[in-house]
Amino acid sequence: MPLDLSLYLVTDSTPAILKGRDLCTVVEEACKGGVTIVQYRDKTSDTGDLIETASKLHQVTKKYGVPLLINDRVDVALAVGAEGVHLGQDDMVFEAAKKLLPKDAIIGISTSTVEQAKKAIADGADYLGIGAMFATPTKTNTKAFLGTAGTQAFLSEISDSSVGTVAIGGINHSNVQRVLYQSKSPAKGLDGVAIVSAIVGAEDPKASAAKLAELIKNTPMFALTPQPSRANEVEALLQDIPAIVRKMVEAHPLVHNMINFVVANFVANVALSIGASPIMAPYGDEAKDLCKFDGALLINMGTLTSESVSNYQKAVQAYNGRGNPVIYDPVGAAATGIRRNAVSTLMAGGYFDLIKGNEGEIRQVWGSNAVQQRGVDSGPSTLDGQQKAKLARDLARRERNVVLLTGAVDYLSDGERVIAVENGHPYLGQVTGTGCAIGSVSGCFLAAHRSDKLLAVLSGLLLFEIAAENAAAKEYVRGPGSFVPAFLDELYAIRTAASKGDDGWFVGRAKVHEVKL
Ligand SMILES: Nc1ncnc2c1ncn2[C@@H]1O[C@H](COP(=O)(O)OP(=O)(O)OP(=O)(O)O)[C@@H](O)[C@H]1O
Ligand SMILES: Cc1ncsc1CCO
Repeated sequence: MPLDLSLYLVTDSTPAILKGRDLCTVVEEACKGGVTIVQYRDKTSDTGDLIETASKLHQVTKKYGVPLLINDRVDVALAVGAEGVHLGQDDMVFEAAKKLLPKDAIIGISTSTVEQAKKAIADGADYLGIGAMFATPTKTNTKAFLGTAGTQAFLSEISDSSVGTVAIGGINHSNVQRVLYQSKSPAKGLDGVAIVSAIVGAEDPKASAAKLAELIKNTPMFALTPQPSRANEVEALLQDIPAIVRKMVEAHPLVHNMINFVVANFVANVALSIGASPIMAPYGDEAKDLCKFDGALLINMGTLTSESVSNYQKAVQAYNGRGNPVIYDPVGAAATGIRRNAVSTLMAGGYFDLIKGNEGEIRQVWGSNAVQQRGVDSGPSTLDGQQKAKLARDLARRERNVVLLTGAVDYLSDGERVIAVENGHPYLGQVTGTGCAIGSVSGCFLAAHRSDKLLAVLSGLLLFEIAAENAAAKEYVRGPGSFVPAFLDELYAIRTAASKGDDGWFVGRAKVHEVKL
């Protein structure tokens, strides 16, 4: 039988996690819930106790056809006839374990560097435990966290091997899907995730394991193999846009905005004008209720305070956990050290379906080659169109999401396709909050049209920018002040036309092309 590493349970007998319950009962519940492999890990018990518990555990796992591995102790594995062992870098060396164990025993190795991984592969390990992914209360001595970007780089270095791979460290319901799809390198992905507290420490280990198994099974994996570029690809995309706008208006999605106080009123009015239902809710604990409406969450860190990041994290966790779209607008990301730190913390702790920002902000999120922003403006642009398109494409590829880099020309990418949008009007750059409003509008479309995130965002962007063009063309609009009410009127006019099935607003208006990189 091929090794199924998808939901890999690592036990923990510490009282804070096990909470006085019997480990065998917890493991049995976890097996019922759908764990596919169990590692018995106990660093403190005496050999006699280890053998007694391992033997009981093996009775349980055998009942469910789940392999049992013993952490570190080859002797214990032999004593109870377990299916294999898991060895850390400081445990018995691979060759010695291989000699002692039966020929078909499973041997897994913990690795935190590519060098260790290559050695384990050369030795003949069945799978690698790769980590630590994130910080975790169960392992306090871990020095470095790979995160999903680090894991992706790690996997691409060993992509010529068929060795099994399991990520470990801080993985739970709220991040398991993004761990799986963000970590995937073009040629190799993770075969599973190792879970400790999210099952052993759960009130109901069976339900918790079942939920994790379901999330793993339903993880959308983006194909990263380059798609053959279809002729007229952009035309094909544009054809669907009026119908998607109509769908969004009919869905009347809730958009939960954690937004700066400068633009809150304008952004709420934009969302209302297009037919959505906005709520401005900066208190993170509210997200567990609000996410149940299956709308979208916008994190806009324009007026960051000392409490913002923890509020954002709670909300992102709630929306990620339910699989609802989250948009990140890292306003002023490169303006101060506090904001730069906030970017790192948020990017490490949650999944964003869309990251949108101006050039300075997107460069900061990308990491290298960042430039100092002066306030919330983009700062001096040093990138030409091709470079901006590449930045958007590379970030989307790294994060397995969609990136929108705004400016006089907007660049939108999902890591494969890159679309340049030339619609809009210079007045948009003269009114505060237009970029912020695009975050909210994108959320409405991502909530209503889930099968193609890039197309969802493109639909909202074109609605927004064509309305701006229509507003600026009114004879009574003389500048940014009179532009704003006219703009809201035009958003409303398009939404009204769209809901009646009138697509005239869109015919011949899109100034969009695909960027070839
Ligand atoms: N000169 C321009 N011509 C056409 N469209 C423009 C121009 N400047 C900005 N826009 C449009 O305005 C919108 C907002 O982009 P911008 O880059 O100004 O966002 P931002 O800096 O995040 O804004 P804010 O922080 O004020 O919300 C985008 O849709 C963009 O296409
Ligand atoms: C001007 C300004 N300052 C913080 S947020 C904001 C609105 C535009 O992003």
